[in-house]
Amino acid sequence: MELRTVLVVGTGLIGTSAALALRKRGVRVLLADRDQGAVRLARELGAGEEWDTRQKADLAVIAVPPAHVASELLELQRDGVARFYTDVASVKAEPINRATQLGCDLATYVASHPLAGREKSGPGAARDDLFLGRPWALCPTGEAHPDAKAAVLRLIELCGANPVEVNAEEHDRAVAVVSHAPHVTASAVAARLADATDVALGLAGQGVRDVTRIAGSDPGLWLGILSGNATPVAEVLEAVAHDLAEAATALRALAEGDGTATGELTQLLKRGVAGHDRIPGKHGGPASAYAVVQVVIGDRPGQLARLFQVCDEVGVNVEDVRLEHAPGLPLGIAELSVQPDAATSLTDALRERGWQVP
Ligand SMILES: NC(=O)c1ccc[n+]([C@@H]2O[C@H](COP(=O)([O-])OP(=O)(O)OC[C@H]3O[C@@H](n4cnc5c(N)ncnc54)[C@H](O)[C@@H]3O)[C@@H](O)[C@H]2O)c1
Ligand SMILES: O=C(O)C(=O)C[C@]1(C(=O)O)C=C[C@@H](O)C=C1
Repeated sequence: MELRTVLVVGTGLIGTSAALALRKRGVRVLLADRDQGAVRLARELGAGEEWDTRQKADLAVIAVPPAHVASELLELQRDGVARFYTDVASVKAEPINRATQLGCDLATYVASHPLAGREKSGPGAARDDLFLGRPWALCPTGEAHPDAKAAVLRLIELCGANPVEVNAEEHDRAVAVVSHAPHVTASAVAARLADATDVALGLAGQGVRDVTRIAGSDPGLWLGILSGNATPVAEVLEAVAHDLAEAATALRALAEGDGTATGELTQLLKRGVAGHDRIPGKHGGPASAYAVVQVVIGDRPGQLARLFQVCDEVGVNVEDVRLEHAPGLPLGIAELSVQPDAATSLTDALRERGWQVP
């Protein structure tokens, strides 16, 4: 299925990211948003051209908040603007049910959801590589025409993502576990920081940043996502709350001298390790245990570029990189994740060139 022209409705983070990825692959992209400023910025970023409502597209990608998907779909289908339609909302059953109630044409519509995003909204946060190697769910109903599914599969391919076909209800239960409940949990942890002391915040390291990054997301968008998947998310949160309550009870018992309480705590920590180890690695493959090479870097321009140059010279692929800043010091630590068999040669090469590798 060739996609020559794609209409993106909703030029925020996800719509503009998809548009940028499509432009890179030579697809003509038409941009629409109820906020003209968002269309202008997306256009200036090279995501496509402003949609003239007389223009037709092969596929329309509806990238608006979940509650607006079905009404947008109805309007676009009424005007016959595209041959096929998809959306990218983070919940799937509710928009499909609403589209059915409104009498949308389900033959030309296949709902979808890229499992990639950021804690920032709007076209300014968009990235053309946002979806690379990420899962992208598609949920065709029994009424969907095979060509509609082929069009959405082509969109996913052009964005560099991996298609995962799943029915809408199963999708919603799954993302409650891997996305929506983790989000609320991150918010609850981050909420503790709102009135934490300056001393506590000054001691913040990478752990709290990892656990709370997504808590910085737009509350309005997330209210819509969570209320669109309320029951599955509530079920997961009840289980998390149960574990947390048991951990607190065990700690109270420990504080009062009951050493046997360590057993329950250890069990929870071990279950956490087991769950963490099941998360697939990059590009959807099995979880991969990279070796981490820590390098001390000065807070000066060009340091990272020099570091990567050494990696290049010795032919080591950097799978991931993370920067840890030392509070109040003009240096930090770069943590380079590499394949385990490359760690020693990289460490040696860095030391030979005068880098401090603790
Ligand atoms: N943020 C993420 O990490 C993420 C990841 C995957 C999927 N999604 C889903 O993608 C969709 C868009 O999220 P986002 O993060 O890009 O949000 P965003 O706030 O960055 O962009 C949404 C855009 O939709 C526009 N909009 C709202 N209602 C509209 C309407 N009726 N018609 C036309 N434009 C309208 C807004 O003006 C805004 O520009 C949501 O359904 C969300 O659930 C988000
Ligand atoms: O990484 C992020 O910042 C995200 O918001 C990503 C994330 C996720 O939970 O994985 C969040 C919601 C989307 O529906 C899809 C992806």
